[in-house]
Amino acid sequence: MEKISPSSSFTIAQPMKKNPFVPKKQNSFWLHSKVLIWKQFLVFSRNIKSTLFQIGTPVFICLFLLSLQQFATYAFTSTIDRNPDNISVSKVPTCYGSGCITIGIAYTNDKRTELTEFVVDHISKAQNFKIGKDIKVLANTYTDLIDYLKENTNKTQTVVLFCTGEFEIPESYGIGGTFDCLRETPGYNLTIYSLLINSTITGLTLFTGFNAPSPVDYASLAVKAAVDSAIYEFYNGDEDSNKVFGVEVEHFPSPTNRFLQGYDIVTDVGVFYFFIPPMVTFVVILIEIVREKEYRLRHGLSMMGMSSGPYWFSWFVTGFAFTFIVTNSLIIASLACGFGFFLYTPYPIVLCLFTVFSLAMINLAFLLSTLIKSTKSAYTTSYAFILIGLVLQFLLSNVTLIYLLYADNLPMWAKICRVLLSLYPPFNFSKAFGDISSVSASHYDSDEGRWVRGNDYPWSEFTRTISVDMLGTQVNVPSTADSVLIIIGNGLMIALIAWYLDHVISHNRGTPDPFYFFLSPYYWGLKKKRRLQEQEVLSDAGLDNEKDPCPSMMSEVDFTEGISIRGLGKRFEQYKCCRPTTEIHAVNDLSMDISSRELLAILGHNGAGKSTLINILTGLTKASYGSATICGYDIHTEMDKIRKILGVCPQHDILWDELSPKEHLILFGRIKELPYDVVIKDAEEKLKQVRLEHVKDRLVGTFSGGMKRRLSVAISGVGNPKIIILDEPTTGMDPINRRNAWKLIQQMKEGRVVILTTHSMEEADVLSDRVCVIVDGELKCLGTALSLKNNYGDGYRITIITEEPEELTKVLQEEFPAAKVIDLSGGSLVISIPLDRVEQIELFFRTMEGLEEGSIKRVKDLIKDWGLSNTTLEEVFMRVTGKKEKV
Ligand SMILES: Nc1ncnc2c1ncn2[C@@H]1O[C@H](COP(=O)(O)OP(=O)(O)OP(=O)(O)O)[C@@H](O)[C@H]1O
Repeated sequence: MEKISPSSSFTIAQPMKKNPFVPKKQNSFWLHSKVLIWKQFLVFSRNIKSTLFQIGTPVFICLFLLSLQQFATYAFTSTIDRNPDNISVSKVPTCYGSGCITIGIAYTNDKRTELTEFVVDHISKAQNFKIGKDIKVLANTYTDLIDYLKENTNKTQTVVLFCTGEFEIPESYGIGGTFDCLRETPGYNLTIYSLLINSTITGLTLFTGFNAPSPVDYASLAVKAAVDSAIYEFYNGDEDSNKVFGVEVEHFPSPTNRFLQGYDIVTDVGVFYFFIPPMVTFVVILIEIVREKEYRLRHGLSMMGMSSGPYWFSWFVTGFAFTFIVTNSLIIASLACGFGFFLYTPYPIVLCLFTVFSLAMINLAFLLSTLIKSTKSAYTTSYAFILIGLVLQFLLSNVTLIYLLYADNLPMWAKICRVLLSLYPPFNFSKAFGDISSVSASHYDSDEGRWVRGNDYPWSEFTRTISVDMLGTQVNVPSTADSVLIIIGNGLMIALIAWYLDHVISHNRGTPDPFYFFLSPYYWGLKKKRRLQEQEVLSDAGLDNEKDPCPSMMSEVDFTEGISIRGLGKRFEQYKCCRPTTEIHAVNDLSMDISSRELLAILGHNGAGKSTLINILTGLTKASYGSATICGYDIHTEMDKIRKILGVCPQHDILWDELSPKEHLILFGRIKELPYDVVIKDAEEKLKQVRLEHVKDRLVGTFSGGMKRRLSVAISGVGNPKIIILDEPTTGMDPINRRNAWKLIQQMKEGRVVILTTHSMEEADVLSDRVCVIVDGELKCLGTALSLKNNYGDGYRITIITEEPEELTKVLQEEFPAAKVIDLSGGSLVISIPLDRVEQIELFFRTMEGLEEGSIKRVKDLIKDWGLSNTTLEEVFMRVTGKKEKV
């Protein structure tokens, strides 16, 4: 196979050392942060619906609250009720239950006998009650009355007790003590009686309106009116006059809805609704970070040299920007709606409260994103979080309930609850919101029993310890400023946990740190790691050159320029019910060297372990054992340095649908710390090389698979990395674009180490300096394509068309003893001639040209047509991978 020579129209910058565009020393943290913020700005500005939804949420909420407020104001508008309903209380309601007595009469003084008889008679006539059934004399002593009531429980609705003087009730009656009904005032001829009301069987009346007295009051009034009428007649009137006193009940003329007048929706439920805008930002940030993780976009950035610090910082800045916009949108909309909370509270205090709370929630989003792997789980988690958050928020809307938690005399469990709740930012937010709204917004004043207008919120109030009277006890509550500080503390604590989890959970950064990483002085840069020497790498892996079981796999490489792999392995454990069941040995004790200026093609069947090897070398997967160095840097400890000199085209495209190819190249170029003008020039050039210059400003989301692949190949060369790793770079490309990609790869390999995995034997043949074949994670062979063909191939092969294949086979075996029959089917015969017997090829040529005499001439007579070819790499591959028996 003829190798494609680099075309003069393609230019590529030299590797880092000789690169004229070597970046000036810059602060990578700020540079990376800036470019990531720029990237996030582009992504969000192109996800316009989601961004507008985020910014518009506060406006919707304010409009919703305003309509609720309008409705409440309309419903609770106060009017003076000048003519309240009056209820006539003349008819004594009859009691419930069979055999019950509506009015029972008792007296404790014989002098009263005459009066009581008159009363019974009068009421029975006036109320149309049957004597002995509805009205009855029950007793003439108090003790008899109690005996009667004890024996006839719930049988009498009202007892009218006429009595004079004071008398003892014996202890045996259970109630004991002195009963006094002597209240005759000297000078007045008063008749005193007591009404004993049994509310259990009191007959209910369907009263009209809210102004009606309670049924018990109603019954008392009616009985009193009836008894008084009778007494009046007894003393003054005529027994048969049937005159009665009528009673009517009526409220004072007063404002209606007095308790709801001045109601403020923001004070009442504001904390519930204003919780939503920061939560929308929380959800958007959480989902976007998890999406970058799931689609390996973060890994892509890391592989190209971005560290975690700028990554999180850029997200924090993005979150801050959203918070600022969303909070101001909320404030402006609330001011426009005339909500007292916002009108009378200084702007910096409102801004500070909402910003601090929103940032704490963004940190919570960071924390959750370190635990969640997929966007689907991120959606589920965030919805669950919002739902639970809203329920809690509903409970926390009542600031009095929060204040109650600060009382001194609470049981221990309640104090623990308060401490736990104060770790939850929305709790502190609700408290601070309640503190402010109970001053600046209209609020319910329990002393006055009505809603009072809010006042300007003074700055001094912000730092003042709040003291409230709760059921007669003074409760001291932390100041609003303290609550804001606690929210800041919550945010910092959450960020710290997120930072820790990000380091120790493997799916976050590829290679996880040990759980004690923060104790290492190397982590903080207090100690510098010593560069490994070659011999150390070898002995780390339990190998050295003398003991090397497969010396051909390790060539003489410059340790600081190429790649050395020693005894590298990766085992994956598969879990079922949290227990490891099977173990996959994806890479098995692999050792080899790749020198600089060499392109190594790695061949292997599906699942052979090629991608795993590449993932280990790029730091996405941690090796289970063994070691490797890239340009002298240890993959276990110096991945940060390796990534600065690494360009990767991963197996799955790591691209943002919302960015254009040009923006991708600028993004990665800036991550490689190239100056902006160089990045722009390089981007244009690379887009030409992969034939994407005509779509350089189109969004990648609209690209075909092959176009994305070409862009990925172009990205791998950004920043002139010393090492380029290409994992199946031409998959999905059409033949023309594949050849263009090959040209690009050939130029890339000038002066660098390139590792390429592929399933295309032609690609390996065309591009590689050396080829290695991996089978089930083990390195089976390594060498130039030609040497592998020589070692593993069948030599030259001759394909012959004949009409007498059996006869020809016999003759060939006699005349060419080195030839081996590979295939005999139909009229075609394929024989191979080993490389060490190449003189037999010459003999075959001469025979076919008629230059040989003797019995050998029979060969020419039996052959109709023939052709000669070399062993292909595919055959080598089939043989090495065990798919084809050696002939
Ligand atoms: N995260 C993982 N967990 C469990 N097993 C894995 C994991 N990643 C890879 N493997 C297993 O390791 C083996 C090697 O996989 P790898 O992706 O490296 O193969 P490959 O040679 O790249 O295959 P292909 O050519 O199909 O891409 C496979 O059996 C695969 O199932």
